[in-house]
Amino acid sequence: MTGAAIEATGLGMKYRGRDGGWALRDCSFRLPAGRVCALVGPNGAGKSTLLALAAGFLRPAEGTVQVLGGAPGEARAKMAFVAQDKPLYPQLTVAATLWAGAELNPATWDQDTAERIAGELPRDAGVRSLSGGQRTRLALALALGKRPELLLLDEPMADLDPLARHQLMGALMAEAAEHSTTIVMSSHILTELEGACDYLLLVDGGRVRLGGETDDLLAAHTLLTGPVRDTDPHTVVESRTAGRLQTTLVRRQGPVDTTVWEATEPSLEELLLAHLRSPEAPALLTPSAEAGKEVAAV
Ligand SMILES: Nc1ncnc2c1ncn2[C@@H]1O[C@H](COP(=O)(O)OP(=O)(O)OP(=O)(O)O)[C@@H](O)[C@H]1O
Repeated sequence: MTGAAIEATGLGMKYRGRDGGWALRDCSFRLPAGRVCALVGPNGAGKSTLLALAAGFLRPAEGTVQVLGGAPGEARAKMAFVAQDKPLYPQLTVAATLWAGAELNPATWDQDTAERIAGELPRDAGVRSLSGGQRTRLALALALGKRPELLLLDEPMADLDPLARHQLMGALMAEAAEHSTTIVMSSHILTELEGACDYLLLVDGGRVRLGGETDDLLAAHTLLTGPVRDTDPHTVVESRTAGRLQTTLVRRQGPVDTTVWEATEPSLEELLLAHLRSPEAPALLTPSAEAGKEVAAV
């Protein structure tokens, strides 16, 4: 059996002074350990809020979140969080920042990994003099040098050039493969996530809309193309009509009548866009993503 890296039950968060609106509401899901999870959703969906709750930087207004089997505060030594604004000490140099990482994490610190990720950053440069992308590199060096069991990354690649992005994604994936690190990575760049992430959480309007193994979520959906016609008994996520042709993304309920429909599996982008355009489509969590369930290891 595999344990949960994150398990949220009825998780809700309201910010003070936000007209009583919920940033996150009634959020229940389970992320099995060892997965590389893409956290996606539109601007303001609640992704950063969810990551900050899991990191223990925010306290939920309702519900609970468990991280590596305990409260987020208890798991701090075993996780690393790279927030969207990449907080670092501006008065330190690169070398002093890495030294601080080693001092603060004596039991787990991996200097070689930290040095490799820091790459060509001048070690005597002050953090305040670094560019956005260089700060990201240093923040990732700190996070990976800590050799965490759980790595929470909030839009980590947003300000990196394509080469650095490619290199650092490779380093992240190697880390995950070698040490079974659980990674949760929010991003708006689907191409960055496709192929790298084996698990998906789609958050929209403060709720989890899709959760589970990316392959299973894709396989549960079918794009039906054919005449303008009822697609019963399948559950419709989104239907679009162009002239006499109808394209409908459905969750299959039984076999598809291929004498009527051309049936294809959607791409990740098609799956996500259809759900974002159809907020009324019911949520779907695969069994491994349902809170309160233990599932067999894969
Ligand atoms: N410190 C704050 N004070 C008040 N409201 C906040 C605060 N931080 C976030 N919010 C609100 O909470 C909601 C969720 O925001 P959050 O930053 O979690 O979304 P997000 O999915 O990470 O968005 P993005 O993709 O734009 O980074 C938004 O409506 C946002 O305006």
